[in-house]
Amino acid sequence: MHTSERPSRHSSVKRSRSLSESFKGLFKSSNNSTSNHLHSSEKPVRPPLPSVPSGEEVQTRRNTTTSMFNQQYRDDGRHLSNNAFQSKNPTSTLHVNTTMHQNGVSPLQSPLLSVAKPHHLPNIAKLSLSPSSGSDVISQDSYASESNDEGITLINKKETPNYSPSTDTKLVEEVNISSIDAMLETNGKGTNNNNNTSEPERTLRRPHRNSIGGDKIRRSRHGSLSRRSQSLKKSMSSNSCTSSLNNSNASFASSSNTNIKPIYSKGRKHAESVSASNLTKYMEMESKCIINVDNFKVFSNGYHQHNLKKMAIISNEERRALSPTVSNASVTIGSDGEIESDAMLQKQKSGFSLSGLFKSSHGKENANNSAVEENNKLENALSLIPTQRLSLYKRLNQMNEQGHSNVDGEEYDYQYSNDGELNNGETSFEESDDIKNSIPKVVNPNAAVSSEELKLINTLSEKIHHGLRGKLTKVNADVKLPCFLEQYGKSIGTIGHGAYGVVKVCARPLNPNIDETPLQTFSNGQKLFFAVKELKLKNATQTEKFSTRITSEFIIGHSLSRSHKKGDRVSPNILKIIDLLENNDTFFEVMEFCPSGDLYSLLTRKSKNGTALHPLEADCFMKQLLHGVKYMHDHGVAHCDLKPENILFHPDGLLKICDFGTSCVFQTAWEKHVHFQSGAMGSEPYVAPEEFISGKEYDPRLVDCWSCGVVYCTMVMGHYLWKIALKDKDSLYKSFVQEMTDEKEFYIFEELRHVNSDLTRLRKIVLYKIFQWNPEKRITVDQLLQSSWMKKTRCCVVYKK
Ligand SMILES: Nc1ncnc2c1ncn2[C@@H]1O[C@H](COP(=O)(O)OP(=O)(O)OP(=O)(O)O)[C@@H](O)[C@H]1O
Repeated sequence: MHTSERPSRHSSVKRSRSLSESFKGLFKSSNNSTSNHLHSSEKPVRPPLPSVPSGEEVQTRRNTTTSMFNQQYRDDGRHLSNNAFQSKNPTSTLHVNTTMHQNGVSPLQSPLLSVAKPHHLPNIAKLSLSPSSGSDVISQDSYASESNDEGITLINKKETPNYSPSTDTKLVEEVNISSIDAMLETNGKGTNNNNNTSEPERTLRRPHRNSIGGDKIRRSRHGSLSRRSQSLKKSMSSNSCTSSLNNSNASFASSSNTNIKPIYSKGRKHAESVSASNLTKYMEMESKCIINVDNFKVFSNGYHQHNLKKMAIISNEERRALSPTVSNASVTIGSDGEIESDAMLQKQKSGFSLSGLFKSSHGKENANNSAVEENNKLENALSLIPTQRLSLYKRLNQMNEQGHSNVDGEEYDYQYSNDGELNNGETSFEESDDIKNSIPKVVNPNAAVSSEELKLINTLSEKIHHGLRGKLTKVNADVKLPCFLEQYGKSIGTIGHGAYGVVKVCARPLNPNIDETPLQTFSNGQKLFFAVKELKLKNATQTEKFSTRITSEFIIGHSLSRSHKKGDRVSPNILKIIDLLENNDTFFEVMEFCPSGDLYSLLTRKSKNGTALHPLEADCFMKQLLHGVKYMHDHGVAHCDLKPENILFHPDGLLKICDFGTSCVFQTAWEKHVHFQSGAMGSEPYVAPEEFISGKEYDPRLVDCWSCGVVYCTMVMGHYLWKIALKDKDSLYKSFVQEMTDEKEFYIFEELRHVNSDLTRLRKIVLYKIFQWNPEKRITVDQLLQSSWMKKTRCCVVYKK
């Protein structure tokens, strides 16, 4: 009785604690009447959660930013009260349960559930990575130096010219790793990827939006190999291959052309021109590939290699690079999935055509013109983040010692004030006395939200409101700020559609003079790629909601992407949020680009082997996911919407958690206590059961842990565990609770097979600890990482302690 539902994209529910407006209200007087403070006696009562329609895919509305309430703090950082934020727009008002938790933990907000919009499916495929050693630092091109700065080592091979020459060489990890041969049980019970041949093949199809598909589910306790599992078994026994020692595409010497740090940064220092294959430690034996399924390979020495395909847009870009005639073309994925390029558009425009006489062609021309306008808007956008401009300016200055930088013939004239702030006539991050006096003492220096974010929130809110009112950021007319085009390049196409606009990919040539390593985003050795989310206000009545949404999403993501104090390591598993730019009423969030798309696309790819991942691949992803989530928790932020759609990949399998729009700040720098939440957040299949209990406060960290468990099961099963963790709404979940109560086991977990009995057992133990509907009994993310299962999990990223 599995759910045969193919995962469908879910947009999230709402938001927890709104950051921007709550801080704005707290520390800065707002012009906006929406920032009224309420005393606790005036706290509004949280409305009951709407009931979840049976059999319907209900999503939490992505109005996370609408749950705005102001908070007051005492000097000791203790949370005193949550004051409901009252928006001018009644539809954007969220009420907050403001009862103080007995032990000093106070709830923060209550979300609403609403039906989500369907998500666009990006065209995503899979690509390649490689295994290697433990402490030896090997990382992919863009991350070559992350191993130093972020405390990680990406075990990797092939891919770009920046990779190791001996890309297929398996390096010996420092941790005890037994041969994978020994791990595998080939007697027919070893690698069952948990599916059950006694069941009809569960072809994963995108379910009807509101169907649960439970009627097609049959239950069996006698697992046997699914088609994919059979394939895995076959591949283990016969489809072995040999990893080659030398990959001609990955010459070490070639990396010297790109000013990227050498791949191997530990051990002997060597000139960039020296081939690493000359080094003794990399003169490794050939390693036999014993599993090769869906571009995921496992080698006899225990290492594995992810081989995730890059999005077509990148492959296309690489092809265009070889063809100079269309090298500057930009592409767009049309409604039919076809990629349209700017070159094609221009050709249409320049050529004479009879069709131009007809209305339809006018329409097309208008569309082309508006696309050009859109691109102009993007390319001329200016950063709202002074430090971002400052950093580019500094780098440009290094190139031009006169203090005037010149890119594409344009001059910049910045001045620094004594404190190093950029002085160009704009509002700076100077704190007002009001703010200085109202900031309480920092008691939690690790928190992602601290005074820096507070200042940014205030500045951004102000600028966003200005922009939305049509007022351009005031700058000295003589000053030419570095614009989008110079920093992030041109749009080469569109990869997705979000609630407020499209997500584009932009690319510009890699410039060794100004691009510091570690690179913040993906590079193919010649170009740097950025993902740019356009945020455009669609409804003038929702200005406040829009502003808060941008601010919260950006602030949390940006804060998690940078180190807060010396020695602080940024997690490699958090998507880097780089910049926020503005052009009139449109905002552009610049992110690290993940060329292999999201986990959802990976799980719904077309594969003859089915949709589930190999357990060793899933384990690696799970470990990375947990490390990313732990990092967030360590910094006072819970994600609250973990799901395959919010997990992105680089070709080598490096996982990135993204979309902090529903994240909740459970602890700021000024707070000693963890704030609990109330109300469901996230997407139903991944939401923990306690979130549905009306009026109950829950620890947002533990719901993240539950979601990780569901994500893991989705990876190894290829379909949902259940549709919703509500007994009354979901028969699968009901049977889970029933079985656990009666028999202390759940047949799905009992049937899941790993590559050997040891891992099967260890993983099962952990799954039972995750899926505790009583959160007090649930394992924490920290403990999960310490479990024997995770300790035995071979991961592509080596995390330094
Ligand atoms: N940094 C990125 N790298 C690669 N792909 C991305 C990146 N960011 C988003 N995408 C892809 O773009 C699509 C849309 O992203 P977006 O974050 O807007 O989705 P969303 O969460 O549905 O939107 P919203 O946050 O507005 O609800 C997704 O399919 C996602 O896979």
